[in-house]
Amino acid sequence: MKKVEVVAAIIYFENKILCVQRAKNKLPYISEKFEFPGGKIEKGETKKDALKRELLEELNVEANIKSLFLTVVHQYPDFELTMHSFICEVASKDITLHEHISQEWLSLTELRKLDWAAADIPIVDKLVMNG
Ligand SMILES: Nc1nc2c([nH]c(=O)n2[C@@H]2O[C@H](COP(=O)(O)OP(=O)(O)OP(=O)(O)O)[C@@H](O)[C@H]2O)c(=O)[nH]1
Repeated sequence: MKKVEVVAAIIYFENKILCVQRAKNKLPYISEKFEFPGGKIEKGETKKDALKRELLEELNVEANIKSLFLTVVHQYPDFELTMHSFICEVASKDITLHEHISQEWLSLTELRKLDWAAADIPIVDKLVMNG
């Protein structure tokens, strides 16, 4: 089974978290799902380097990456995903979506209302539980 390793950012501004929606995709289980911005780690990059690069590419934002929050291993029908999520902060809500089709800034109590990619559910659950 194909293995994919990604980094993802839980970006806080004040008490809100940035949630972004993927575009339509041939894989129905990720198509138009909400996720945390990020992407694949390239050769020679550290996880934090990869996340900084992805956030610039996807959102045109410089984030302060604070700490590893949770690593999730999720088996999708077509690949096994390992996703490392990091707590990050930004100085303003001023972002530009280059790949995603919508954004929401939500408080912890609102996070569960979105249709998340399945691999993100353990991250959302831990965020909500930690309060
Ligand atoms: N960045 C990110 N990817 C996630 C999350 N949840 C989740 O299942 N994924 C999956 O992780 C995989 C890799 O993410 P990606 O953003 O690099 O995927 P991509 O296919 O657009 O990248 P590519 O164009 O380089 O192939 C995708 O299949 C994506 O659906 C998440 O919260 N953030």
